[in-house]
Parts: sequence; structure tokens; C-alpha cells
Amino acid sequence: MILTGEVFFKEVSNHYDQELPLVLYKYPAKTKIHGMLQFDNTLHKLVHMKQQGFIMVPFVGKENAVIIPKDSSKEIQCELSSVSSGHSIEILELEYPEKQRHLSLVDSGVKAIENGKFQKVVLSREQRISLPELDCIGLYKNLARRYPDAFCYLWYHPKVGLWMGASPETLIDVKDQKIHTMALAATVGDHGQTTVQWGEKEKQEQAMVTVAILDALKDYSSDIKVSEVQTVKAAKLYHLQTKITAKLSGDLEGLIEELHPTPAVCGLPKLPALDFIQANEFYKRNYYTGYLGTINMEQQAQLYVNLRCMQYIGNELVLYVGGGITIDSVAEREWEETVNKGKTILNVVTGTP
Ligand SMILES: C=C(O[C@@H]1C=C(C(=O)O)C=C[C@H]1O)C(=O)O
Repeated sequence: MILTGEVFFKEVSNHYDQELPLVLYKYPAKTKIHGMLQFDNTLHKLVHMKQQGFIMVPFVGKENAVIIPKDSSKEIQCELSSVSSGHSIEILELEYPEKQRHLSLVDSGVKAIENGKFQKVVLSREQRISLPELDCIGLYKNLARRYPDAFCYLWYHPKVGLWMGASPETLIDVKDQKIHTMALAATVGDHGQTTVQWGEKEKQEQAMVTVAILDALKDYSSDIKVSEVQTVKAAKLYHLQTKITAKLSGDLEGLIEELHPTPAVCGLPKLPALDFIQANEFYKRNYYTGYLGTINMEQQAQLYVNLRCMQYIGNELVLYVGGGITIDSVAEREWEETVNKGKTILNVVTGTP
């Protein structure tokens, strides 16, 4: 059902006020916002990929993967162009008490690489901002208006919490056996420069993602095609991206398990990097760097990596930010990168251009 922005968001607000599960999402470069409003507050676990609905899968721990099933919810849509902006929130001063420990986390990551434990690890942190009140739905409107090229979502379940984000990264998009995916990594800020210069560190960390994705695809697909590496922009950040297409010839669920988590969010090789993350990061990632999106019964899926995201919990807005560490990483620069990533999310909250 296509509604006007006003009617759409009124329905969404009523549903949210009744503390019922819902998801709002907009695919990259598309003009429609989709809503799925679940009829009751059952927490549906994702059992396998042949279900139909919107899924939310954590970074680790498949037992916490959940779905808003298509057959248990009402679906509504509206055009982005009919959506008015929400209110902005003033955040007075940002504090970064976690800076020192993030620097030492990065240093220990670099040491582990020097000791041959792995070649790359993605290290992240949370940033907590006290906000006694937040108009989450208004914030989602701003997110969707501001980041038309991202996968913009708001996901709420009374038994899990509220997550929101604007992801620039496709995990996998499969339709009629045709796979689209991407290796997205490396970051520089947009300072108004006309060309972006990439160093060896950035080129290598992105190349590792491409290699790992191609390796995951090889047992599940044929006709694999790889684009040139290109510079892409996501809000005020530039990344390196390789686009990859293929034809699905195996089981989609197996392929997703092989792909996730890619070295864009975990590391290379996967298992020692994952162990390092779990043993050393100072918080639990939960759904950050997991994946989310829609699946259906015909082996079709549009799934995105849960990045540039935040959670509203208690009276705090929690942002999640990280970056890829290689042997050439400099802790201070990696810190700055997480600050910049946090700002791209926060600018939407505060209405900063
Ligand atoms: C981990 C994040 O982003 C990922 C890491 C990147 C990097 O290391 O430069 C770039 C894009 C994403 O694949 C994040 O945004 O939190």
C-alpha cells in the first residue's frame, strides 16, 4: 500500500507507541521507503534462509538472529519525496574518554599482526551520548532523506531494542541467481579535495577484502566478474570499492555463512582475527557489523552490512565505529577515522550540513 509520507509515518508512530515490532527500510538509490509492522510482539528467530521477511543477524551468535516475517506483518510504503524532515537535536559537547584505550587496542592489533597472528583485523568501539529523549522516527526521516545512496533502516523490537543506520555496504544481493556483492574498505575523509590519494596501506586492506570474497564465492557460484577498484563516497567519507558479480550455483545460505564476516568488518584470516576482536574489544558488537535486509523463499536476498549505525538504549544513543588495522596502521590516524565515522552519523542527529 503506497501512502503519503504523513500517513505512513503516523501509522509507524502509532505502532511504535504500542511497543510493537517494526522495520523501516529503503534500498540504496531507490525512492520508496518500506515499512513492515508486525502484528504482535513475538520474537521470531531466524531458523534458516528459506523464510520470508526482514532479517537482522548479529556479528557473532546465530542464535540471536531474528526475523520480522512477511506473513506476520502489515506492509506499507511511501515515496521518499513525500517525507518531511524531522527535528534536529542539539548535542552540546562530545567527549571521548575512550580515546586512550582505543589507541592501545589498535597498538595491540598491530603487534599481533607483526607477530604473524593475522594480516588484518577490524577494531571498533562504541561511543555513548547521553540523550534523555530521542524522536527516533524523526531521526529516521532525516537519515533516509540525507543518505539516498545508502541502505537506510530503523529496526525496533521491544524485546531486543532499537537500531538505526545508513549502510554503504552490500553484503549480498541475489535475484534470479544473479549475485551482486562488493569489497568495500579503506577510508579517507572528504576535506573538499578534488582527487583522493590512496596509500599502499589502504589499497592493501581493500584488496584483502576482494580476495576473501572471491574465495567465498568460488564454491557457490560461477561466471565471477570483478570490476576495477574505484573510489566511492559515503556521506563525508571516501572508500575503495570493487564490485563483484557472479551466478549462484550452490546454496545461498552456505554462501552467506562463508562470506560473513568479511575482512571489511572482521579480518584476514577470519578466525584468528575474530578471536582477537572478541578477546580485546571493550564492548560487545551485537548487531553492529552483522547484516540485515530482506530474504524470500526463492533464494533471493538483499542484505547489507550493519555499519554507520546506532542504537538507542536507556537514555543513551550508542554509535558504533571501527576501521581496518594492518601492519602499517598508525593508532592516532585510526582513532581519527573512527571519530570521522561517528560524525557522519551524528551530523544527521544534529542537522549539521
Ligand atoms: C567498520 C566500519 O567500516 C568498514 C571499514 C572500513 C575501513 O576500514 O576503512 C571501511 C568501510 C567498511 O567496510 C565502520 O564504519 O564502522
